[in-house]
Amino acid sequence: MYKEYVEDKRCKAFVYWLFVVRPLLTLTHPDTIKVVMKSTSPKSRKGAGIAFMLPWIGESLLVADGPKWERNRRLLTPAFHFSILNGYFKIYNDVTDTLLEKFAEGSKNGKYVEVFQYSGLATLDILLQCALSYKGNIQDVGESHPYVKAVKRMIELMLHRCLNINLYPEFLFKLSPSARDESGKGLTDEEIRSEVDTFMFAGHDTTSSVLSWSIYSLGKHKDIQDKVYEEVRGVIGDKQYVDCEDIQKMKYLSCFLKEVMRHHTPVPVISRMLDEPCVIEGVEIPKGSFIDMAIYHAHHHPDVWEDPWEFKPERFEGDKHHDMDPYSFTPFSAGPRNCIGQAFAQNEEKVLISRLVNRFEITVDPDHEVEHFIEVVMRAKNGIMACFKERT
Ligand code: HEM
Repeated sequence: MYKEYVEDKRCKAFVYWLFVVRPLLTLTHPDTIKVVMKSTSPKSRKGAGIAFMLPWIGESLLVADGPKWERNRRLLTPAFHFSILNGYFKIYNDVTDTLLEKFAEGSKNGKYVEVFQYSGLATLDILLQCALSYKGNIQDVGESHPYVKAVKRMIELMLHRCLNINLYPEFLFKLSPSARDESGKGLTDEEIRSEVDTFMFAGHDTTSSVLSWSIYSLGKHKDIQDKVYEEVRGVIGDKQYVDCEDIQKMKYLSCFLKEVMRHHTPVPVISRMLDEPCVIEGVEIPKGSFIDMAIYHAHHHPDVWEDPWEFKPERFEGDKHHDMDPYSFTPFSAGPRNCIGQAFAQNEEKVLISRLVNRFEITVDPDHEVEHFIEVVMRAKNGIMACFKERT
């Protein structure tokens, strides 16, 4: 669809018929995306997607609307204050220590390892320690860990249901005590459970996707890897720990990470249902319409990005992209429903990537074809095979 509607016809929006019965307006350009992203249009409860997530994550921030969403967003925002996030660097580094050992072990004798699997365990390990103070030895126990199995199974079941129309019919423990609404009430136990499950869902596969595509991009572009390495080396040298001051000095790494999130768009599409009519490109779209904001398409729209399919971190250097529409680049969405975990995620990624590149020279298997595969997050069709060689 990208080729026909975005690359050839340069559409900013097109209609797609879902299972032939339901029209779905797909927005593919910042001009159209921003109309809906700026609003608080609710998440659709009909059909696939949110409705199938509810049994797991409940009425949490990700899916709630209206006053319930406003209240929870207000109560949860302090949990993502930078002073709290700074306390997580030790966990990021500890988890990275284990991950580096896993990669070193897997790459013995120049073997390639499948990256998504390791990244997923590492990012889950981080979240479980940060959100629940739970040290489950996740990376060692691996896929057979009961929590890992449960999260994997929940996602599989949700996807299975989404794809089969027949089946249609201790951020919190650190929350400030002032996290109470006007009536003095904080989150109930049930609400806390929902929010924690949501962080696991929203913050695990997303960060693992970014880590995996970062490894791929480093391995694929040796010149870019060298540039990231030079910068990281200059900042941390032989230090085996990266803190928040270090990452602020890594400007090129920041551009690299942005380009990973543009090119490989970890959350490729987000959906809404209009609760009031709106005008998109001069056309009135009625209340009740289903809308998909195709962030992946907007990140590759040829009228927005020069050489959209080339991987060029330099496009984010200095103030080059500051003249662009802020809705051109929205890996974390934008507007009132933007990602509450974005600073957490970026700190985590920067620690993981800088330490990886400081220790290893990364290559990807030239004979293994890598192709984008859109699930809830961006995956690779047959995985990513990389080799991690100790730098001398
Ligand atoms: C690189 C990693 C991440 C990416 C790319 C990402 C992306 C996004 C996007 C695109 C949305 C909007 C979803 C929608 O409108 O339907 C979102 C919302 C959200 N994200 Fe993230 N996310 C990431 C990491 C995290 C982490 C680490 C957490 C929590 C620990 C988190 C928690 C949430 C929550 C709770 C929402 C709902 C916010 C609201 O509606 O008020 N995310 N994220």
